[in-house]
This record gives sequence, C-alpha cells and structure tokens, in this order.
Amino acid sequence: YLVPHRSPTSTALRSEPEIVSVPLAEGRNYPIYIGADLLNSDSETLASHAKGNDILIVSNTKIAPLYLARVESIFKSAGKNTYTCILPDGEEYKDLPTLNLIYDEALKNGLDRKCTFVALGGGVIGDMVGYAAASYQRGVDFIQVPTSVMAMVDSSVGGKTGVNHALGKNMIGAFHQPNCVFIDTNTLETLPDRELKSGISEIIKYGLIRDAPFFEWQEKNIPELLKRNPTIFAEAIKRSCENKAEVVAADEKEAGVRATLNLGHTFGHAVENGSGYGHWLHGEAVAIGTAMATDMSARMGWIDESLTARVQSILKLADLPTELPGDSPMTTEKFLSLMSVDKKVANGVLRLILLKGELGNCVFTSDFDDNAMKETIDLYVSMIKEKAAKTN
Ligand SMILES: NC(=O)c1ccc[n+]([C@@H]2O[C@H](COP(=O)([O-])OP(=O)(O)OC[C@H]3O[C@@H](n4cnc5c(N)ncnc54)[C@H](O)[C@@H]3O)[C@@H](O)[C@H]2O)c1
Ligand SMILES: O=C(O)C(=O)C[C@@H](O)[C@H](O)[C@H](O)COP(=O)(O)O
Ligand SMILES: [Zn+2]
Repeated sequence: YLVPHRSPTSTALRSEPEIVSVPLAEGRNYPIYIGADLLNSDSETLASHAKGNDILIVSNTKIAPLYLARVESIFKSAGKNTYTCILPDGEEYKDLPTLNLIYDEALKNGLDRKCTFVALGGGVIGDMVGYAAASYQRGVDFIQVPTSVMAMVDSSVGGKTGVNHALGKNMIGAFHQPNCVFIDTNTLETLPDRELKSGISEIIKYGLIRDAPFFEWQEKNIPELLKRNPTIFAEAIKRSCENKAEVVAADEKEAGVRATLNLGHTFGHAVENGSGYGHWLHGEAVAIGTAMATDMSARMGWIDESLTARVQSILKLADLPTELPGDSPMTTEKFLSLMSVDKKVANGVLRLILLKGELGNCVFTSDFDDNAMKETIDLYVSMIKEKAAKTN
C-alpha cells in the first residue's frame, strides 16, 4: 500500500538540546535529546531517566576508552551504583555468545528488575543491549546513548533490538523501547569516516521512502555531512529522528508501514550475511541493497530514469558502494536463499519495499514481478564476475 508523506520541516539546532518525541500508544512516549556536548552540559537529564539505583553500562573495547568514564560519572554523581560490561567490537560479535556476557555481568552483580541498562555505542551495542534488557529477568529498563551516525539517525530509536544468527540477520530479538535516547553529537568527532558514511545510507532512506524535501536537502548538503559540519549534521539527525519517530508511532511492531524502513534491507541483509558478518558495514550493505531495489523498481516501470539516476548519484555523493566488488562471494543462489528467510516473508511469500511513482513514494508489497527481482540479482552478480575477470 502507499505510504503517506510527511510534511516538510526545516529547523537548525539551537544551543539547548532539541527534543524529538516518540509518541507511542498508551502514553509510552519517550524523548530523543539531540545536542552538542550533552554529556557534559545536560547530564542530569540523562541520569533522570534511570529509575532504579543500579545501572549497567554496556559498551565495547573501542568506545569505552573514549566515553565510558564520562557516562559512568554522570550516573555516579546522581547517586547510582554503576557496573560496566565491555564487549568486543564488531558486527561479528552481535551474537548470542556475546550477548550472554551482558547477562553474566548483571547476574554476577545481583542486578534485579529495577536496574537500568545503558547502551553506549553504535547500532551493534544498542541492538544487543536493548535485547539483553528485553530479556533479562523478563524485561528491565534501558537507555540509548548512541555514538555512531547509524545509531543516532536510526537504530537507537524505535525499539527493534536483537542479535544475528548464522542463518539470518537480526533473527533473534524483541521490540523493547528505551526510556530515552540521549544523543551527544560531539561523540561523532571520533567516529571514523567509513562509519560516518555508512550512517548516511539510512539518512538517504528516509528521503526516498517518505520525505522528498529531506532528500532534496541531502542532495545539497551531503558534502557538508562528509565535512562533518556540525549544524548540518544536527539537522540531518533531527529530521531523521522525526521521520523514524513518526513511522514507529504509526506502526510500532511492523504490522505494515514500519516495514518501509527496510528499503534496501532484504538485498542488503543478504549481502551482510552472505559476505560474512562484519565484512560490510550495515549502511554499506543497505546502500548496495537500495541500488538493487531501485534497479528492480525501474525494471517494472514503477519509477522513471531520472529517479534512478538521482538514487545512484546521491549514493555516490555520499561515497557509498552501489555495486559488489570482484572478490564478492555473492551468487544468485546465495541472494535467493538468504532473501527467502527475510523477516518480511509471510506465509512463504516475500514482500519487498520498492520505489513507486515520484520521489518520496514507496510500496511494501508482495505484488511484484519475480522475474524483475531475478534480473536485478543476475545483473549485480554479473557485475561481480565482470570485475573479477578484469583483475585476473
Ligand atoms: N534497531 C534498529 O532499528 C537498527 C537500525 C539500523 C541499524 N541497526 C543495526 O546497527 C548495526 C550497525 O550500527 P553501526 O553502523 O553503528 O555499527 P557499530 O555499532 O558496529 O559501530 C560502527 C563502528 O564504529 C565504532 N564507533 C561507534 N561510535 C564511535 C565513536 N563515537 N567514536 C569512535 N568509534 C565509534 C564502533 O565501535 C564500530 O567499530 C547493525 O547491526 C544494524 O543491524 C539497527
Ligand atoms: O526500525 C526499523 O523498523 C528498521 O527496519 C530500521 C532498519 O534500518 C534496521 O536495519 C533494522 O534493524 C532492520 O530490521 P529487520 O527487522 O529487517 O532486522
Ligand atoms: Zn538498517
């Protein structure tokens, strides 16, 4: 079905935090705070969202040396007992054995149902800590302190939590909403360029699925995002969070419209799994998947050439991959078998998010031409083979 548009907004960040609300049903609203240096200037706000006395802060070996001491001191200053759990870094550790380390730490310290888990890191940490919180003693509170672009614009918002399985991406998980999302944009200063670009992939997604004015803004401002212009970044984060909050509020548990946030993900998740978790960053795989979904939409005559060209151009402007390289292990069979276990499959039928009509319109549908999907996959696999032939 067709997805409603959002109305255009434009706001530059003020010096105090911006607050985007995620207006869930039954009064379960929660705030997303966005601002520069919030971990220093607005620490009481963060601490106020932890209700009990015990706080388990979970981070990874890369982020902990940068920000853990600050976050721990915020909760200590608020009189909380703090515990920490430092996981190995990387998508390849977004799995059940690593998740178990969080439960170990919580149990070892006797944390009860009134404790709060704090996710300090990128999307991997956020998804894992969220799921640990959803399942520990059948559910405890958690707070998201995202430190990557990907986590700030997408993963920390909306309560999709979980871990990967060898046979499929994010296959084990739960919907569990955080008490708040606390975004200190200054943490992006230490984020490597490759990770920064990966997050831009999901920013582009919002424009394509529902927010044409935001897409047009991105066409002008992506060079500034790559230069890390703080004002432009703050606006991109805010508009992304607004889009995500609206979609999640409309369909918290993905009965329909929320699935549109999966544009490019059916192909992209197949690429992530099929190449070995951690080889591609999530946003890179989504960029390739978005190029594939666009190609397929065009093949069916659902979008015109100029929109296809704009999608290709914006992904290239963000220096994101749009094809697989010559050494990619992806084959047509791998694509088809991995896509057949996608979570959007219903009663054995695959549903995809495809672009249709003008910029900013998409559909979530099983009513597509199978041949077009196979032709797209064949094209992308043939490009791998062509590149491999050239290097040999
Ligand atoms: N739940 C959702 O709705 C949702 C949405 C999008 C993505 N995701 C998931 O998020 C994950 C990808 O997230 P990601 O791109 O943040 O990957 P990530 O968590 O692996 O972080 C990327 C890399 O950057 C490092 N890093 C993060 N912040 C840093 C900082 N401020 N300074 C220095 N290094 C920093 C991390 O340690 C890691 O090495 C995937 O598993 C994806 O499935 C979930
Ligand atoms: O929040 C959502 O809904 C999304 O689909 C956001 C995606 O960007 C994200 O990658 C999500 O984790 C994918 O979910 P999945 O259900 O396809 O595993
Ligand atoms: Zn994603």
